[in-house]
Amino acid sequence: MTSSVFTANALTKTYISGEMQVHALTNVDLEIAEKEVVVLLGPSGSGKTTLLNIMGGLDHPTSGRLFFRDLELTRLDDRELTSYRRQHVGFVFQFYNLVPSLTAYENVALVTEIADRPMRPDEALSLVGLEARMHNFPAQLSGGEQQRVAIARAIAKRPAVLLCDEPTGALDSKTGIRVIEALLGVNRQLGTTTLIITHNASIQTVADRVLFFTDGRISSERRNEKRAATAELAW
Ligand SMILES: Nc1ncnc2c1ncn2[C@@H]1O[C@H](COP(=O)(O)OP(=O)(O)OP(=O)(O)O)[C@@H](O)[C@H]1O
Repeated sequence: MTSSVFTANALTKTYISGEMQVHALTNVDLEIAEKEVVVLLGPSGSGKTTLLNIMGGLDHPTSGRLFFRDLELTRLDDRELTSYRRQHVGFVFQFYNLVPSLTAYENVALVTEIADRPMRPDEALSLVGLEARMHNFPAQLSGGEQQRVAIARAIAKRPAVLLCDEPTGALDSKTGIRVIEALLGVNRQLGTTTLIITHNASIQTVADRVLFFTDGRISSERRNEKRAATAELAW
């Protein structure tokens, strides 16, 4: 048994569009430990989303190998990848994609109805500090609160990993910090391994590790001795 959640060896993704080849990822080697919080930083087009999508079973690499614990994702067909994703992966995106005609509670319940051993929607919502607003509709919630509903929806099925692509991208600093707090709270309480893509360099201080991307490669990484408290965050 390995204690890594993900192990990537020489992951490469090349897109062909017409005559052009785009090297989105080139020979990425990576280990992510159980319960780790990892921030992915790098310029636009450096390959962060491509890597997250492959880890989440949304896309296939062109070559290389990727393991989720002992399961080799790069050997799975689309049906098996869908089952991996349903069971183990929660996604949080920049835009919350909540159903406007359903309350916060009902938005989370949509997922708990199809999961194996989900938490109750009110439990998931209280983990992100929204128990008092659970009967509100998305339009009655701030952007940050809607993002916290999206986080509750993503974690209600108790996924092993939470993959977040620019979760604070659409938020001002105060609500963005509250969203980061919610992600870290889930990590502390459920042990969910959490990867966060961001363009906001301030967020790197709350991670265990920061990966810097350049031109489809991890050009450097840094381990934080200690995660900064979210109270120290500002941008
Ligand atoms: N479906 C696709 N077809 C062709 N090229 C693509 C496709 N998806 C991504 N790319 C290209 O692959 C490269 C890496 O893109 P990716 O979205 O992974 O970067 P990123 O670091 O997440 O960027 P951003 O911070 O802007 O989201 C870019 O050059 C992008 O244009």
